[in-house]
Amino acid sequence: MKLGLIGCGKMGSALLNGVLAAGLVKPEDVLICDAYATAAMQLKNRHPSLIVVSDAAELAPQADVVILAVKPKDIRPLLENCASLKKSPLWLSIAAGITLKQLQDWSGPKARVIRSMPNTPAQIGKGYSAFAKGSTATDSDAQIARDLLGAVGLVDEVPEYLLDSITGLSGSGPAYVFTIIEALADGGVLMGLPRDAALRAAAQTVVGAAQMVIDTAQHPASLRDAVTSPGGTTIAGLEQLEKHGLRNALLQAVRKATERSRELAG
Ligand SMILES: NC(=O)C1=CN([C@@H]2O[C@H](COP(=O)(O)OP(=O)(O)OC[C@H]3O[C@@H](n4cnc5c(N)ncnc54)[C@H](O)[C@@H]3O)[C@@H](O)[C@H]2O)C=CC1
Ligand SMILES: O=C(O)[C@@H]1CCC=N1
Repeated sequence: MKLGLIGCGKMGSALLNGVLAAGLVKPEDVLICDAYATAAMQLKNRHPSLIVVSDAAELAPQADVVILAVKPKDIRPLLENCASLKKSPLWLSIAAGITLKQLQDWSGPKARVIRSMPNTPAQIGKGYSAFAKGSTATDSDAQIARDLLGAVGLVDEVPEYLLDSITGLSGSGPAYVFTIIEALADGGVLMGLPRDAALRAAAQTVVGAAQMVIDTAQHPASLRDAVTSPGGTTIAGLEQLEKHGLRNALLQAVRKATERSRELAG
């Protein structure tokens, strides 16, 4: 399979690094391009066998599958510019908010399109992605999306209407969790811990707690109860989280980000 990547920014690079690290495709079978030449060269420096081409119109006819990793506003001109090419690849968009109908309208009625939402932990093989396929895409196209996104983490096929909520939760979610880790570490520093130790403790606590939710399949509230001794330290801390609205802050963050994803469709 010849893979193409259009847009070698934060997310395109994260995905491609993850896919290459998983060994799903060889770098010599991957074509990349970016409007900003330095971005493509940074990826090329890391994986010298990657093939750098000048633009999407040159890349698309040479690839079987193309990951579209440009900003939502750049998707329409790019696809419309490629719509008349003789050979069309399977388009795998990761753009927030851009709908299957828009992808289909802009790339032409025969084009096969998939809309997905991965997240940056894909870079280290710990991503979460969801995707939905367009009406002309086949089951084997869906399998390709599952393989590519699955090479960099967990993946689910979902009905398209869920993808904005997925964007608000797991697409944007790493940023929420990084903020939580930073704030936990600040708390440790406030209470006298050296910065390095505080960050290490905070990050590993988040990893460990998340892994317990996945491995035990217990409800988070039940796992939390097991940490919380009567009259102990944890309940004193939890009281402050409730008082300062952490739970509601996260809920509203997912709500606003979901609404923003819906707005991005224009
Ligand atoms: N950053 C994140 O955590 C996530 C982002 N996304 C989606 O991924 C997409 C890319 O986001 P980022 O990587 O954060 O943005 P970015 O700005 O880091 O990368 C976008 C790249 O596309 C390039 N570009 C723009 N127009 C182009 C064109 N016509 N041809 C070739 N390259 C072009 C830009 O020069 C830039 O390097 C967006 O649509 C975003 O909604 C999806 C999931 C997570
Ligand atoms: O902030 C954004 O719009 C992108 C989409 C999901 C994560 N980052």
